[in-house]
Amino acid sequence: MAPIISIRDLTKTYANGFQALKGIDLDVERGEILALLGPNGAGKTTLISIVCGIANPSGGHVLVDGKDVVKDFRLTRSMIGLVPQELTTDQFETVWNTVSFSRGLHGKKANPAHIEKVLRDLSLWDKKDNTLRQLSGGMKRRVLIAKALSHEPMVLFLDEPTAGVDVALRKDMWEVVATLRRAGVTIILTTHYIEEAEEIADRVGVINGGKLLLVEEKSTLMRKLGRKQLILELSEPLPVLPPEFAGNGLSLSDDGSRLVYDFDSQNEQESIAALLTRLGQHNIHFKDLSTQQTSLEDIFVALVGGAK
Ligand SMILES: Nc1ncnc2c1ncn2[C@@H]1O[C@H](COP(=O)(O)OP(=O)(O)OP(=O)(O)O)[C@@H](O)[C@H]1O
Repeated sequence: MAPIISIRDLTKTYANGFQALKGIDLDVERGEILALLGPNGAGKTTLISIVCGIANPSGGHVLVDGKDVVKDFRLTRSMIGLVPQELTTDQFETVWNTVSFSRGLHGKKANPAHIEKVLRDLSLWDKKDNTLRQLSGGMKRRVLIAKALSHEPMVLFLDEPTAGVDVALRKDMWEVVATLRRAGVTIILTTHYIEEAEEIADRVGVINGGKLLLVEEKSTLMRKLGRKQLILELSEPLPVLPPEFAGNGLSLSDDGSRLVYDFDSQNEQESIAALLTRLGQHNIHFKDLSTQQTSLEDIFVALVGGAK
């Protein structure tokens, strides 16, 4: 099936001459959760604003379900729900009215059954008559999502959904996102939290300095760029690392009790098997072994650091 969002050679130069996007190509598949990771000023908000029709591109184009976001602005905007970071709605309005009104703003006819479903899905139904100021921070965030879903969009953008919230609320939001995904909504979220991308995304895009450095399946990314460490607890400590094992990622701990092998996770089988055989041939035996893997965070820091 054709991607729900198709971005080609997208550029954005602001009026002051600053180039915020430098040729972005990206396809978003239907039903996936894509996390866009990037440091402050990377261009994430600019990219989302263009897709949502809030900002104009300087070059390139964006299609949402095959329709151009500039030429068919109204149509594409109606297919998108945008969840901003801050609640800007009237604090004295009820949850029901706020969410229903939002649907009207998108030019959709009233549909109480849909609003009820959205509120129930987000566990807001028993709060429908509460005013927003009576709600907890977590419930307010849910109202933002309910508003964005009020007009039945195909795609939901979440801009930093858990910025500045506590751990319990963050986990709660991840649950909400997982529920929406099961309902078939395509979700694109921006985040500073690598743990968030690691936890909920199917694919991860890394953006920095207006460029999309990569976009990959999370598991492929970990496999391709992740490095692993094999730690061997030796049966007998070694005074020094034998010269024939020097280099190639092998090192001996200061007390001589452990060998640490840094290896590329892509060709792990071959290299580990070869190493263990070689160690055995040199009468180096071990009593235990364990492995450690780089996190997405390590990968991200390496990528963004390297791009500067
Ligand atoms: N209206 C504007 N005029 C000039 N430069 C701008 C304008 N809006 C944003 N920028 C610049 O464009 C770059 C990208 O900004 P953007 O808000 O897209 O980044 P971001 O990745 O969303 O960052 P953050 O995580 O801090 O929100 C930044 O350097 C920013 O200062």
